[in-house]
Amino acid sequence: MKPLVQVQDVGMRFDTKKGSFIALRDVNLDISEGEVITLIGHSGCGKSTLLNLIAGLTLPTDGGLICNGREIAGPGPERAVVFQNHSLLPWLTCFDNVMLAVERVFGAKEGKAKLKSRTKAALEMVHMEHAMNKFPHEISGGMKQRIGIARAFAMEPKILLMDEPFGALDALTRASLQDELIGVMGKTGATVVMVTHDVDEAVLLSDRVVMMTNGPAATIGEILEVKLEKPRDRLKLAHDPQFAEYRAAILEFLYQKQLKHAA
Ligand SMILES: Nc1ncnc2c1ncn2[C@@H]1O[C@H](COP(=O)(O)OP(=O)(O)OP(=O)(O)O)[C@@H](O)[C@H]1O
Repeated sequence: MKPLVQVQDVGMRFDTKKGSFIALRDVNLDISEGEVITLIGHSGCGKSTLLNLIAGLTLPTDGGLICNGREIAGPGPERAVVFQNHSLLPWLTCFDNVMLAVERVFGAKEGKAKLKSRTKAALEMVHMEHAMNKFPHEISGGMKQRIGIARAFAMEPKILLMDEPFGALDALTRASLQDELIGVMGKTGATVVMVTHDVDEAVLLSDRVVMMTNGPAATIGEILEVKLEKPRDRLKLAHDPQFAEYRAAILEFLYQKQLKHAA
């Protein structure tokens, strides 16, 4: 089967005041339908740059990217993005924030009732139906991220792109959102690419962990295949020797092979 996303010999060069800066070079990655991939690497190595390229928010200066057989030439509804800071519109209720995205994707061919029921279903999936009439400033950071995830899933994208979606949350909220995401991914069979700094999160959620070398001119250093059974249970995995091995492999890559000296 053809991969859903193909990243082919991708390089990214930024023109800055100090001249040209090569952020990425020779990045090659195939992502299959239903696969969950995390991108991990030291700060500034180019994880967000790679995610933005898949999102079509920026275009590569070398190579090309393909999604569903077509070249990625800009953003599209088949690639939904969840950012670290939720990016909800403050003047709309939670329901209307999700509804807006649903209308944009399905509004041309579906009636209001169907659009509303899609919106409600997405909010129910992340257990947020109780807050649907609240405004973003009336709910917690974790709840805002849940709404952001609901909005992305409601668009029924081919692929969900997440840039450190839980990065701004405390450890307990983060764990509960990871569990929520495991549940939603299990139900929908979603294809996900997620940037993270958290080694445990990478092992817990991924089919493959893509480990990036340090920049400038960063590339993929190693790819770790995580063969733990799904759905995964964080409590059981806390005592699983295989989990510990995967974790150690990532730590070794980050802190031995790609040791970053403090500036
Ligand atoms: N628009 C831009 N113009 C110039 N340089 C950029 C631009 N965007 C990113 N860079 C540089 O490219 C490199 C990679 O940045 P990127 O944000 O992708 O890293 P990252 O791995 O996501 O970092 P972090 O983990 O800290 O979020 C960095 O050195 C950054 O300064």
